[in-house]
Amino acid sequence: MEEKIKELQDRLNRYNYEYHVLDTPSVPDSEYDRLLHELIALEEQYPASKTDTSPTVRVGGEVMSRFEKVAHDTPMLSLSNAFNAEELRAFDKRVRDMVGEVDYMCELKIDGLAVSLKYEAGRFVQGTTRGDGTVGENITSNLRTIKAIPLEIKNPLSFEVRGEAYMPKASFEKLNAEKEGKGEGLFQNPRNAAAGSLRQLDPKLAARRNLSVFLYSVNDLTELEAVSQSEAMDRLDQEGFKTNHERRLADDIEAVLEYIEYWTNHRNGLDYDIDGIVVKVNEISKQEQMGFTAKSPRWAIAYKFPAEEVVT
Ligand SMILES: NC(=O)c1cc2c(N)ncc(C(N)=O)c2s1
Repeated sequence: MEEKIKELQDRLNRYNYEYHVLDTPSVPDSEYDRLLHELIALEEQYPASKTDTSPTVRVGGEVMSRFEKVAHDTPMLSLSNAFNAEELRAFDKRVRDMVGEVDYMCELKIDGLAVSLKYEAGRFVQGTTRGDGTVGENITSNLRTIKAIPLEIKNPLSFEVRGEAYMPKASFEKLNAEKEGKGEGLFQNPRNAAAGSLRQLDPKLAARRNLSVFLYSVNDLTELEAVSQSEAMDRLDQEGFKTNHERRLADDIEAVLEYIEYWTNHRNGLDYDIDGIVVKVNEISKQEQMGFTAKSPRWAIAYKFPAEEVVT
């Protein structure tokens, strides 16, 4: 019977991956729910088979009194900002003066909550907030409820992967409508709603908030055998992580400016909020040559969209 349970666990984890990472479900929700309830019943009969990578244990039991503090293995730094083309060109000149010609990786800057996910031998073991960049909060039980976060990845890799947890715009509108119906205070924007949801001490509440995640960096690229940001992202895809596929390689700063122009005009069509574009030197060896200031990487910059004037 253990075989049957393992097969069901793997099958439901795959359905989660198809639905929440690929956005291409292969079975209707009704089939997923039917199989999940069958698995819950079987695991109750055979509790030993209820491992912590089973899809039934995404929503943990205990309500916490507070989040424990966790020191990051490597600090979660912030990005320096650019607000116009001139500042981006100045960044490009600094880069080329230091490391010569480069390719740039352009990525959407997700307006959510930065999180760090630790995997050991391919299993999700700990998730934390950015906190002050050096020490974050352990919100593992809340992050486990995000179905886009794999509880187990394809290969038994051990590394830390970082990204942004976010609430899709549609979920934000729905949550605020529910709160309004109950006369509760509303969230100002999806970012605050995501942060508020991950600060819930009861994982059952976080589980209902339909959060998602985009992962965008890895602390130890040797495990992934990636020599560029572009390759690292493709390897994260292969391992079963959710990354943002609007990313583009640009062979010079003019192509970066075109990418920024495009998303300045099209970001309202996305089903999640972005507040800018992150531009990174693509080759890892050149990132390492450039290193970091006390606060930020020298090899990356965040172009920030002009604050949208609020139509009152
Ligand atoms: N503070 C940071 O280092 C970053 C913050 C973000 C963000 N909010 N969204 C996307 C990326 C990315 N694609 O690299 C980064 S990097």
